[in-house]
Amino acid sequence: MIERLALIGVGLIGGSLARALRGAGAVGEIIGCGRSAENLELAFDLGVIDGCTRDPAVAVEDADMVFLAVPLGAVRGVLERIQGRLREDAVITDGGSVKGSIVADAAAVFGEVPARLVPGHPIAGTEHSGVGASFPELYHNRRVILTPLPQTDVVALERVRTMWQAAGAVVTEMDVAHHDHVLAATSHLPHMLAFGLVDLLARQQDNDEIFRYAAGGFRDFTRIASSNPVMWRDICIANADALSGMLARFGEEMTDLAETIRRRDGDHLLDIFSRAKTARHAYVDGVSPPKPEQDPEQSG
Ligand SMILES: NC(=O)C1=CN([C@@H]2O[C@H](COP(=O)(O)OP(=O)(O)OC[C@H]3O[C@@H](n4cnc5c(N)ncnc54)[C@H](O)[C@@H]3O)[C@@H](O)[C@H]2O)C=CC1
Ligand SMILES: O=C(O)C(=O)Cc1ccc(O)cc1
Repeated sequence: MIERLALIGVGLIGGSLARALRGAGAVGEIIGCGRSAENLELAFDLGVIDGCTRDPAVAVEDADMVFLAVPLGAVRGVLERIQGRLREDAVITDGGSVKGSIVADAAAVFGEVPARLVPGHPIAGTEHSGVGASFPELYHNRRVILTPLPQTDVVALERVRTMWQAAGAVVTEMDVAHHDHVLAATSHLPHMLAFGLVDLLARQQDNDEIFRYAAGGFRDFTRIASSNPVMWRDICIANADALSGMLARFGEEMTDLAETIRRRDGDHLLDIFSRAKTARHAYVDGVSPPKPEQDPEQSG
């Protein structure tokens, strides 16, 4: 049971956690902190928070759990503000999409990553932002990845695990750098493709016609291009190395695909599309995709 939860950032991610914990009877009081009075008022009216402040230092007073749910670029400033203002036994955790940057921000602010800081990431969300878009079922049966460090306090880790389980999530653990590599491929890269495609088409002279005749596939593929630009700018900067590497590999894939099409190499196209279809079926069915054949150049 959390006595007092300080929610720094009362948007989709923070608001949904608050609603889920309240629904589960797993939290006493929830204090919301944000920059916009309008969003905080809405959070209060919706019953998501019990009180609010615009100052993170005030929000964390007497809180036994602090959840950071702000864009990644705002994390360091929040940590600077709450430093020295936390209850001695307070656990700090977050929902940021990149974990290396949180660890680096905490080390820069506190001198070392505090033992009671447990970095986390719910693999659940939508393209919508703000507390109005939050809902209590967001984390039901969805994965939350915690990335504890060697110095992480085991009691703090268990408290964060229990909190997410109360919200309905399935909690797993991963190493920080591994998390950022995996998420660069599965989440950050697809968002870049959607943003890049829609921007490319929007910059065409005949863009009204392009969008008018787009079919369902375009809508499915580009839903995530409606996501919050500030949040995604911050994710890109926070995971710049892993994400730029994935984008370069994807660029090579597209160059190869263009060359294959130019050659009218139908057999190679069938190979690519059949492999992709099999892998996606496996993903949708929740089983591992077939392992790729060993590349003789890489196997030496
Ligand atoms: N949107 C999504 O689908 C997912 C987002 N995340 C991560 O969760 C975090 C929050 O994202 P969302 O809830 O979607 O964003 P959001 O835009 O819905 O909410 C963020 C809230 O933080 C507030 N805020 C911004 N700067 C602040 C500051 N300096 N001090 C206090 N409050 C501040 C904003 O006013 C806003 O209310 C991000 O770090 C994001 O990477 C993680 C998983 C999924
Ligand atoms: O809207 C979607 O499908 C998403 O993929 C949402 C999302 C955005 C960022 C994350 O770190 C995790 C999930």
